[in-house]
Amino acid sequence: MAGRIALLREKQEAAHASGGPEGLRRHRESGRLPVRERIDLLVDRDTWFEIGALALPELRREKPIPGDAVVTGFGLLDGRRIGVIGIDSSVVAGTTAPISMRKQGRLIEHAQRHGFPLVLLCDADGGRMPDVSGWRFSGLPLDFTTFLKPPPGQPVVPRAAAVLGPSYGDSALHASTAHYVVMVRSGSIALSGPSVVEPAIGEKVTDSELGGPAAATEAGNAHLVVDTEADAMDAIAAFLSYLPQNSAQRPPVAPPLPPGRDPKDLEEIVPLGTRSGYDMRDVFACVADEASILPWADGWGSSLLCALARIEGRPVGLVGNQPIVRAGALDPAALAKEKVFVQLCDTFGLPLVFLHDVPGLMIGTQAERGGILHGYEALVSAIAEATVPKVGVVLRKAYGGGHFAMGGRPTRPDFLYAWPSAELGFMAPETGIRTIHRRKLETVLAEQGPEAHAALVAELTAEWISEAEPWEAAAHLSLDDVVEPGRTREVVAASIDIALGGLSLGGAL
Ligand SMILES: CC(=O)SCCNC(=O)CCNC(=O)[C@H](O)C(C)(C)COP(=O)(O)OP(=O)(O)OC[C@H]1O[C@@H](n2cnc3c(N)ncnc32)[C@H](O)[C@@H]1OP(=O)(O)O
Repeated sequence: MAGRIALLREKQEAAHASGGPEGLRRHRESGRLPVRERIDLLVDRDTWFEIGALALPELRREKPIPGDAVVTGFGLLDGRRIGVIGIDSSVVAGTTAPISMRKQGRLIEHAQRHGFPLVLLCDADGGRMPDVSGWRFSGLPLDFTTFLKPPPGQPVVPRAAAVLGPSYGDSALHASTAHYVVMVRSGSIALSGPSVVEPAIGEKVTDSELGGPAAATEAGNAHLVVDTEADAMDAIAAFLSYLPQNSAQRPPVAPPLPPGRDPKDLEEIVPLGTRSGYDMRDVFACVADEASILPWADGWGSSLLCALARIEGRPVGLVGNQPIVRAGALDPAALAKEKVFVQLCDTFGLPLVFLHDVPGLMIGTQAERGGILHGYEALVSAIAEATVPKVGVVLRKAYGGGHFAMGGRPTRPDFLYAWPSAELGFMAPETGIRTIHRRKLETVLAEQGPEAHAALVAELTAEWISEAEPWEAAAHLSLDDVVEPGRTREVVAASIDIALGGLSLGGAL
């Protein structure tokens, strides 16, 4: 037995050698940490439990490929179980071959079957050749039903990914299955890397141009960019802290905290004039518990902000228009982002809070070619189908399709409120009067001159705005109430509590 144990230890040591001294030196020199050091940064001390370490590729080479270039196992993160897949890019560029695919598939199956989050540490990768090419390709043990989605009847588990280097092929696909992707500033993520892109389509491009932070956040491939790998692990821990272990459980409730900013400040933050800008993040701070806001994909469709937050300790999803970006108009990217966020919150039981200040949907050729019609339909359906509590507050304006895209009445919100300053209607006043009074305005301009034209515009606008005020909407119960700005947080918190069936705050969920 002593001899067999010695042999096991020898094999274990080889398995932990990663790319060997030379591979690890090159890896560190590129500013990246070895995969097991990454895992140490992620999981609670002394909780790492690895499986599959002795895996080896089917197709052996002269140089060893320990673990088949991937590390898999389990740990605790802030005391809760997670599964981890860490690509070991110090070995053959972390490439994927049949055994490493099986290894990853086993981890995914464990996480799904036993119901805990999956964390993916992505770096380098792509299919290993010739292991996956030629006749071998058709026999790959790829199971897209486990790779992409839980099998029918099993709850969904949260997936979070960290992009820690140039991540292509399988690494990038892993990240694209994740509910949250954080990347380091030096990382990149794309379907194929520059060394494949140039020979294939003749485009000469750098890693950073192709999938660096600017490209990745604009496309929604990464939700947050951080400086260091340690920051990336902290961001993953923060993200998972809002979510239950799986979609069959309730989200964890934290001790209630006061808001980050006095809700009374809302009276000053949001200007009365509908054309003045302000930062919706200031509104979030007045509504959410202090230090509880985690921005989600600010760089994607940035005229809309999404964030995970807590209100009186309860995790929620905040959705707000951002008036300082294209006046908060919703373009195809903003609609696509909102849909994914709404589905994330709906999957994991987080109530949705919509803070409306929206001039409408983006119109014109660019928006049409960007698929705004499909995007709008998909979003409005996702909001209508969401079964978590939905609470909306119209702060300033909510026009037309923009209002519905923010959880307006037809999408069946549980509660819908407005501030006394709110305007609601089918179209913004300036656009509306120019549409329906076009001929009359042209005649007045031609026959009576610009002053008379301006006076008529002002008169028609005032008439339109008076119709758009919240009083009639409240009188017809299109709104549940008109509330003072300073009461927004308290009204939202009470509405969520009622919509959850009165489960007491911080109680046993
Ligand atoms: C659907 C899909 O999978 S599409 C994906 C297509 N794949 C890609 O786009 C990835 C293309 N590859 C790359 O861009 C780069 O190789 C990276 C970014 C992954 C890694 O770059 P680097 O860290 O500089 O590593 P480098 O390219 O030097 O490779 C390291 C070693 O792995 C080997 N290697 C790299 N890629 C592969 C591969 N696909 N198959 C087999 N071996 C490979 C290299 O030959 C090299 O071996 P050596 O040390 O014996 O010379």
